[in-house]
Amino acid sequence: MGIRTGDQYIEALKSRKPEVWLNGKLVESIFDEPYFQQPILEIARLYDMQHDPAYQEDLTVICEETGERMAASFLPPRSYEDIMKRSKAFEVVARQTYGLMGRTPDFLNTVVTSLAQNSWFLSKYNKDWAANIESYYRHLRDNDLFLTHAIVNPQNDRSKTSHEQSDKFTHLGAVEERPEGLVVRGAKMLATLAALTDEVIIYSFPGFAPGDERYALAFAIPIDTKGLKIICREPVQDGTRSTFDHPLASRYEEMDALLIFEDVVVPWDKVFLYNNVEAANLLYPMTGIAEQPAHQSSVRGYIKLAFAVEVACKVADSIGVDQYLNVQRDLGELVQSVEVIRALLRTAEREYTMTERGEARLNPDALETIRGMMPEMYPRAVEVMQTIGAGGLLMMPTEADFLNPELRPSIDRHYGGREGVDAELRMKIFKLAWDLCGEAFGMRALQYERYYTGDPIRKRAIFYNKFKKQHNFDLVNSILAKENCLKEPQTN
Ligand SMILES: Cc1cc2c(cc1C)N(C[C@H](O)[C@H](O)[C@H](O)COP(=O)(O)OP(=O)(O)OC[C@H]1O[C@@H](n3cnc4c(N)ncnc43)[C@H](O)[C@@H]1O)c1[nH]c(=O)[nH]c(=O)c1N2
Ligand SMILES: O=C(O)Cc1ccc(O)cc1
Repeated sequence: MGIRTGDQYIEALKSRKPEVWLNGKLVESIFDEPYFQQPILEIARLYDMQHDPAYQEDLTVICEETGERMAASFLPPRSYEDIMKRSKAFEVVARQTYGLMGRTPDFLNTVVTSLAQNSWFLSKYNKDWAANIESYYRHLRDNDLFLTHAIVNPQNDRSKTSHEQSDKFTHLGAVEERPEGLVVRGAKMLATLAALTDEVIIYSFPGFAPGDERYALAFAIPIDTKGLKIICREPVQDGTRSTFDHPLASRYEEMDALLIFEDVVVPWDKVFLYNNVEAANLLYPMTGIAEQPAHQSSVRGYIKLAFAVEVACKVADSIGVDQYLNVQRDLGELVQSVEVIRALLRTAEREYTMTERGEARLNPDALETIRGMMPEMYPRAVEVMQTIGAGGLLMMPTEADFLNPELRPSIDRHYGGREGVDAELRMKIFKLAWDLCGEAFGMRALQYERYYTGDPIRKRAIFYNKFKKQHNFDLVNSILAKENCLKEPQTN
């Protein structure tokens, strides 16, 4: 089939009935659920853009194997040109959602592409696993499917490994092998957009200990597979909030969910790894599964930070406070943070290396520095927005007030900004800012930047430990090796 249209995505959505729980109720029809409607349309628009002549060249490439168009995120990177082709596509997608939807289809396309491109690693353990991921990649690419993923165990008792939890199946693990497939039971988090996707892929961050064999798993299944329960978090919007009052929350809600597998049968040809702690722990370091998605998330994060910084600047300008030195200092800092991320991104792309098997892999240190800095830079942008907007963020009336002819003269008189900024523009800017820095939507967007790539504290510690192991401290060693040139003690 090649690239899908938005309608094809929606038709597929309508044809399924996954077990999705929202606000204590089983969702009857995903498409008709008001909470999901706008985000579905946002995703559909991304599929439509692949067919739009204005975007097609940026978003798609011709597949070498099929001769059909495919999303550029399925292109296995083998050169700098491939890297930049993908980078451009990630950016076009990110700009459509202002970087606020992190798990658009391109994200998991890169995960599956990197696994398939590095199937040699899986074949060291089991030839079937390698063949399975390769054919899954083709299935995903050729049907242009939308995936979610869940790679983290729920926070039950973090001081214990999976096999030490009080219930053997608190965490997702294998129950038994049957001729038709592997039976799995337990929970995994935090599947963003799960209800709106076609399929789910499961794998894990490293960290398995001996005894965790049953939890060392990787597989994919359709989202409506029998026994898969999807429990959504509390929504941040209800599908009826005005786009004037909540320009972002009303459009870009990415519903997160816990996945509970109740004796789900995974067909053997969809199992990519099983019962092997060593393979599960090496999956990240040995495949491009960290770098390829991190490329997408770095581009998207760059756009999101740039957007938040623009909003902060507009808030300051609209009320004339950016003439003050302290405000200029803070905004200057934010603009520089965007430049830092942009520079790191370009460094990661330019300083790619070729793996022995021909994958062009981005500089991992530059990528990891983005992943280390964003959890500080994005919350800082939000904080600056809060302090510059100050009390004004809390006094904005609603669209209903604005549209009421009795109130309108007062609104026009008292809600305007500096000269040239009328009440409507000022309200629009401040409502954008409030969605980012005050609303539950904005707090979720902030929490996403902190944690989407794992715990930033431990990730930074790992980064330092790797640095210490690999770095030879030439500079310091050279001065330590200089001859001792202490002056002789003076004698009288
Ligand atoms: C909005 C949003 C959206 C998503 C996701 C997160 C968020 C916030 N993620 C989940 C993400 O992968 C996950 O949140 C991070 O890996 C962090 O893990 P925990 O949240 O379990 O924190 P975790 O429980 O690991 O940490 C909690 C706190 O305890 C500390 N801590 C825990 N264990 C420790 C240890 N061993 N040593 C030292 N300190 C320790 C941490 O430093 C932290 O402060 C996700 N995932 C996914 O698979 N698919 C998805 O789509 C998404 N989407
Ligand atoms: O390690 C990365 O940054 C890539 C990645 C991040 C989060 C995730 O859920 C999957 C891959």
